[in-house]
Amino acid sequence: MKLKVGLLGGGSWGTTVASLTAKNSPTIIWARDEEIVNEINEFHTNEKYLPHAKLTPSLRASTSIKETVEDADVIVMGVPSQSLRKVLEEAKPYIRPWVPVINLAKGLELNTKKRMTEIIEEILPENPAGVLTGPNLAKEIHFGKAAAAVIAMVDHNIASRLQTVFSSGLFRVYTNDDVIGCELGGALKNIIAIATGMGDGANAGDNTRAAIITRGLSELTRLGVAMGGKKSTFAGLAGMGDLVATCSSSKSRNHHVGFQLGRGKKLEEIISEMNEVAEGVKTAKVVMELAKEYQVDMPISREIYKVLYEGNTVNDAFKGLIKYEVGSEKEPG
Ligand SMILES: NC(=O)C1=CN([C@@H]2O[C@H](COP(=O)(O)OP(=O)(O)OC[C@H]3O[C@@H](n4cnc5c(N)ncnc54)[C@H](OP(=O)(O)O)[C@@H]3O)[C@@H](O)[C@H]2O)C=CC1
Ligand SMILES: O=C(CO)COP(=O)(O)O
Repeated sequence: MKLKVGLLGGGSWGTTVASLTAKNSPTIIWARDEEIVNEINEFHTNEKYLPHAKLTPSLRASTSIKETVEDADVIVMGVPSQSLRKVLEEAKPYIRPWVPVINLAKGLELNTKKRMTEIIEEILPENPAGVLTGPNLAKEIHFGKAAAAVIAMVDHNIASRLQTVFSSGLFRVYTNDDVIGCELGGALKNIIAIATGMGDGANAGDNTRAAIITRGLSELTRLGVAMGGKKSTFAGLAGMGDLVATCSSSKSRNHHVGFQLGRGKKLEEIISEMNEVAEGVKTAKVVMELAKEYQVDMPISREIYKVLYEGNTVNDAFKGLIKYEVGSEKEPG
């Protein structure tokens, strides 16, 4: 039997994933913008978020959350982190109790500091929650380039069943039972991508980028393990894999934000010129609070936070990191 998919969120990644699942399963995508919904239904395109991409013709779009989720056997959350709670609350009355809810967003909720699957479990305690994550730049996947992802769920049987819904051609989906580690890997790497982007924008060089990626992996692993993730997860697709892709790609929105900061642009100006989300900007705030709570040292994330929110310059961030005492590679810092 083919599982029916209801995906909430019509941006670049939501549309890409819906177009992939539509190859395997009947899929409806919800977007709040009627023009986008009509364009997907009539022309099988979403030019605002995926220019020049042809979507799977069987993909249907709707402006009705009810229509999208009421018959779905799998719900996929494709809206940015700060909107997930509101959209899921709206969908809640129509979602059947046993239906798995899979998060695509890579961020943490401001104020509550919660991961997205924690919010799903809070709103829908009876529904199994999971995350699809990994090195998955939408702008490559929608053109059919090979990529690997991870579906993380506590229940391996459900994850295996969903593997077949999301896997498609060159999009290879592995399973993992470490939901905390996979979800944190995706959220925390965005801050490090802002850091490498900043270095690239300021012409810091390839060695600097490699150092930031490697030491960045070390600090996000420290926090991730303190919060309950498995160390091995951060060496996998959801950790190192996503970190490398995002930190070294001009297609990444987080890298773009950093790059423009490195070129001397102001954050407000950069954000106002983008029509897509860069989750790392808000996640940096949450991560500073978590680092304090779990007493974990995160020097790169801290320097990025100071540039984003305390008026520090890119040069200040560079000096801050250089001043940091060098210890053993196995120790924090
Ligand atoms: N793009 C990528 O390569 C990848 C992205 N992700 C993650 O997926 C998540 C979504 O990203 P992505 O699709 O790229 O984001 P985009 O910025 O491309 O699109 C955001 C989408 O969410 C909608 N949206 C925003 N706020 C609300 C709201 N309050 N209520 C309803 N809809 C809302 C937007 O609608 P509208 O057009 O009406 O504003 C738009 O459809 C992010 O957390 C991102 O980190 C994960 C892997 C890859
Ligand atoms: O998470 C992503 C790739 O895996 C997308 O990164 P950006 O949000 O920085 O574009």
